[in-house]
Amino acid sequence: MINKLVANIKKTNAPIVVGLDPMLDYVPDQVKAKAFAECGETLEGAAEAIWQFNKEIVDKTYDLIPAVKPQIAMYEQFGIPGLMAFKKTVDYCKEKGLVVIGDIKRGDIGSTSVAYAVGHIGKVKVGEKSYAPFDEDFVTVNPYLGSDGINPFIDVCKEEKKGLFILVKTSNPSSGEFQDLLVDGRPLYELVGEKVAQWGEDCMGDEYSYIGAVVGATYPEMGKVLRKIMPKSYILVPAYGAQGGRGKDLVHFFNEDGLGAIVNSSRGIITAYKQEKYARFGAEHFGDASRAAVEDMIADISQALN
Ligand SMILES: O=c1ccn([C@@H]2O[C@H](COP(=O)(O)O)[C@@H](O)[C@H]2O)c(=O)[nH]1
Repeated sequence: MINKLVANIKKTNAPIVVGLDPMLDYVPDQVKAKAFAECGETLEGAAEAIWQFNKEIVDKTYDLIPAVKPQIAMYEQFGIPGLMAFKKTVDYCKEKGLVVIGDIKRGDIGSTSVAYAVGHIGKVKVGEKSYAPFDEDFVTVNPYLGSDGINPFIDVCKEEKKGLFILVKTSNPSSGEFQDLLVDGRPLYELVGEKVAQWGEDCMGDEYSYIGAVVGATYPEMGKVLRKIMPKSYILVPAYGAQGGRGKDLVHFFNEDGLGAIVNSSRGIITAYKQEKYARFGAEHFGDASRAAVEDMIADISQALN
């Protein structure tokens, strides 16, 4: 799957990910009204509304982008109907040729990680048959439990040709509370980065490893160091846009070949129609507003890289 991600990035010339993180408040009234009329003002109605919202954004942007990143929390808040909307979103994006990164941030003791890995990127056996329950292409994983929490995900990746993005330095303000602590004089995130590089060594695609890392756009200096520590790992860079990341902060997350990083924006794209800059589109044309925001993001990053 890393080869498909790299191929999609080269084809679109856009190292970006659209984050499909639908809160109900982001969904325009006309979409909600239709969904509630069909399914009731219920969890089912909310799930239908977020699915229709996602579909319009995907329809309006899929030709410009290589990948999407649905954040599972936004779907889980609507219970089982929400998870069904998550699955529909994953399947639809794959039909459109997009690589799907499930932002699930899982990781547990080994036996439990096996179940997470099988459920999200692998296959589960039921009687004589095997099923791929969620079937994302990549998932995000939390390394706090160490190798035995990560190895089951790596094993499934090897079998299924899928991939991981392991949290190394997260974008949030308090990420340093633990991640920056010095261990033998070195920040913990660097040691985790070294481990990601090591895990990735025998998981190579054609050019890059399918074991990647998450490093927030809000920490460009750390991104620069981590880029060197993990030369063959793709870096998923969240926090562009709504959290303050800009193209000019991102240059050092990339390798000399212009590859190696993929930048996510969620609210910046999916709520574009609410932003002054794109207000001309109005709520009726929210998909077109998202498309304009994607075009601007691509231009901003290209300008910074060239
Ligand atoms: O360090 C991290 C890891 C993950 N995220 C996730 O990315 C998106 C960011 O959303 P925006 O609306 O573009 O701020 C969201 O799903 C987070 O859970 C992150 O922000 N930082």
